[in-house]
Amino acid sequence: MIEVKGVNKSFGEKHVLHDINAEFHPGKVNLIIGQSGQGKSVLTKCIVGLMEVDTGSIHFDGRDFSAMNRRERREIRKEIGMLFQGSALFDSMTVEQNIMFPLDMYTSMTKEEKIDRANFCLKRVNLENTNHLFPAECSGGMQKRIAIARAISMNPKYLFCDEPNSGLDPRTSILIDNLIKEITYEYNMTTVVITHDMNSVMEIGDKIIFINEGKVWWEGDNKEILTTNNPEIIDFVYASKFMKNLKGKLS
Ligand SMILES: Nc1ncnc2c1ncn2[C@@H]1O[C@H](COP(=O)(O)OP(=O)(O)OP(=O)(O)O)[C@@H](O)[C@H]1O
Repeated sequence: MIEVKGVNKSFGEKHVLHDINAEFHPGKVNLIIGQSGQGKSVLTKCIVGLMEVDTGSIHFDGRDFSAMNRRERREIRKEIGMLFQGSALFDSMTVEQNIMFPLDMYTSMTKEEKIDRANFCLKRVNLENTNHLFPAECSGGMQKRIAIARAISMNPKYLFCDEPNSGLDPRTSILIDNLIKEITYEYNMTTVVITHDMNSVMEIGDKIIFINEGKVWWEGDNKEILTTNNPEIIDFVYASKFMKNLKGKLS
């Protein structure tokens, strides 16, 4: 479990995160949603240690990340898989080399062991025999799956996904969502996904945290989000006039 306790973060005069408290449980897809500029990325960066919190703390299965030194944090980072927006594959490396990159950085596995692990991860995302392709030779959906294979290469306890559907067509988005959901359940990972995508919210939102003005404005699941009367949530869920009219007709 990941616990966020009383986190505040400012940039100069700008107070971005206000006393954030949240819990993300294993075996669940936890979503952080909200309008643009409300603090989702800053919160996620604070959780994974890419930014320091001003006050408050982050705990990974009871281990206080905020109080750790660099060496201790490095151990926790080995347990975190990251799926970046836009996939962030290394263009000059093959698919196999991309997936082996975290293993090269963090483990003393032999080359054969690393290739075996890369093959296992590629099989898991249904991309066997693509080892020697370069990212430019792969479609956007394939690149996302390669990035997922890389994110799970270290067998992480925690998986962070930043806008996993950005730039994908609706059908491929659903494939990626389902893959994230399946591996979360299969490996009992604590998965945290930042998204704007309402399809994702409905497909995979076991637990949803809605961030507004840097605060946890609302928490619930993908059923509760459709019935809440919270006006900011209604604005988010039924963003277009068309959807608002549809809601009016249905209720
Ligand atoms: N390094 C930084 N220095 C100063 N301000 C920052 C920095 N990073 C983020 N901010 C500010 O913090 C606020 C929240 O930004 P954040 O990126 O977390 O929003 P977001 O909810 O993730 O938005 P989006 O959905 O558009 O990615 C914004 O006003 C942003 O300008």
